[in-house]
Amino acid sequence: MNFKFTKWHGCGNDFVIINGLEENIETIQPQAAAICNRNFGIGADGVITVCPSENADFCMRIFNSDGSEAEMCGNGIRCFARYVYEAKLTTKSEMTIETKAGIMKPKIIASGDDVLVTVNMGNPVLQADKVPVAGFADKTIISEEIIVDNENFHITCVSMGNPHCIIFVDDINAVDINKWGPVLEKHQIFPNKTNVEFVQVLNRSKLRMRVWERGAAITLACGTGACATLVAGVLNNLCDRQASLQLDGGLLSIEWNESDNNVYMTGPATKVFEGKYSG
Ligand SMILES: N[C@@H](CCC[C@H](N)C(=O)O)C(=O)O
Repeated sequence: MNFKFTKWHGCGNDFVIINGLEENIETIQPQAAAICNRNFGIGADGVITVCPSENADFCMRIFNSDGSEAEMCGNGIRCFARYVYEAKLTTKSEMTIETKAGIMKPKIIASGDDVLVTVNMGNPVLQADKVPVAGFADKTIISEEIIVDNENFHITCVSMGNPHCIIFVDDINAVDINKWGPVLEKHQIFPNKTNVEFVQVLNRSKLRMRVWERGAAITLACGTGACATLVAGVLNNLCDRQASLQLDGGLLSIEWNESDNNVYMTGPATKVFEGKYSG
């Protein structure tokens, strides 16, 4: 398989972006794991394709590094927006992008010398059966206790189009994410598996978050995870509706707007290099 690609990252969460308007990407999904492999491929947390859309300016597909397809990707969509704008696939700095989680609206903004992207990520989904979490019907899961391998966790579950399980902890550095991440990701109460965020509240407007991503293991950042975490923090009365999320790879600013119920994410999107893949 041969294609031209561009490599991007958002807070260290990195992606291979392929322009499906020019490249043949019909068989990309079976190749995604090989492309993302950090020793034998390009190396990335995910592969993103730019596709045409009948309902929006573009359609984005995102494949995790294990080859599974996700509904949405927060860091990825900021990179996508900046990519299509800088590659001159559009002249709009504010655009609509269709995803499997609905239509998202990124806006490219200048901030001093930096370029940031703000995305209207839509409404968070809180009903258990829609996140989905099994066994709780349409209840909202806020600090629900579950016991896994004799360890107690208080989970709050939020979908931002993709599922998230948020756990507030006293000391983020004391959490063995490699141990608990995969166990919780594949726990039987999550029929579609889940992303898992461990969060330490630094103050009401600053949270420290680390993530185990469904289909990608530990990554340096997760945009949908940061949005879900802010929502979970508000539901648990641990933070304000606007806060900074300190991730391993950078900072995201998240707001859950009270009047329209939408979550807004602002953060960087950085191009790293371009290349040609033959594999
Ligand atoms: N890193 C992404 C999320 C990518 C998809 C996720 N692993 C899933 O399977 O839901 C983000 O920035 O949101």
